[in-house]
Amino acid sequence: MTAVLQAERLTKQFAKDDSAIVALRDFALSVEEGSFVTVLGRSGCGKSTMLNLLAGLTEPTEGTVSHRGKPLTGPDIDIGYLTQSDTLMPWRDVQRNVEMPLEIRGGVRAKERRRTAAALLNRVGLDGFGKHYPRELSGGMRRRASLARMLAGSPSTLLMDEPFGALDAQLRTELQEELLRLWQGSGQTVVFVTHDIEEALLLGDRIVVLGALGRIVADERITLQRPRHVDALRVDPEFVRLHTTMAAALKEGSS
Ligand SMILES: Nc1ncnc2c1ncn2[C@@H]1O[C@H](COP(=O)(O)OP(=O)(O)OP(=O)(O)O)[C@@H](O)[C@H]1O
Repeated sequence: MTAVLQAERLTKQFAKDDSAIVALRDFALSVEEGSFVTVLGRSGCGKSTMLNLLAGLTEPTEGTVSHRGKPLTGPDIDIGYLTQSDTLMPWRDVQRNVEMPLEIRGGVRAKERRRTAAALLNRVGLDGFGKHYPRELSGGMRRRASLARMLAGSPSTLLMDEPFGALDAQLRTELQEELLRLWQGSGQTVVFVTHDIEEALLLGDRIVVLGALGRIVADERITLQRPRHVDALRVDPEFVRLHTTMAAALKEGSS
């Protein structure tokens, strides 16, 4: 399998007043094409810092990130990033927010942009909401719109930072299922950050657990059969084994 995303010896240090804060130290990760990798870690262990580096949004203090064999030197239209917080533009309606990656990519006619955005809004269950502004949508609908916007540019790699963390349990399950439907068969590579073990095991085919400063304390394949349903999973011995192992790794990583 080919590695799509490769991080080597990544260290990120922030300057704060007169001292330096190390958020990530000597981090290495290789992500295979078409895989769904979930990254699990306690708050503050460097997950967002890692994703920002993988997205090319921030520069590492040391080390390198390569995407499709080329060093990443800044944001790349082929890498979609769904952050924890809403980044929809409040002055654009939903349709025009979703069209944005196509405008950035260029060379796509307005009619085609509208058609693509409308099809994506339909896929994420937002039919008829294209003319609404972000403030007129619920939190869950804004997440769906953000998901559609990320997909509009047809990125081959998707980075997601606790995208459903703030939603109620029911909506979260719906969006997890929707994401899997969109991903399966797409060939896209996903790196999905969460602090929820169940979510990580439900979605991924590989789970990476980070401890303090992004130290990798566990890295395992998830061979649970798809489609996966939470209720059935909870009584699956392999799920129970993985859950126990990952909980122990999380605990070890924070000590
Ligand atoms: N811009 C910044 N300036 C200074 N320190 C920062 C900055 N960004 C992150 N940090 C620090 O780096 C560490 C890792 O932060 P990061 O946001 O990557 O963690 P996280 O695992 O994503 O946390 P959470 O799950 O709470 O989002 C923290 O100690 C944080 O305070």
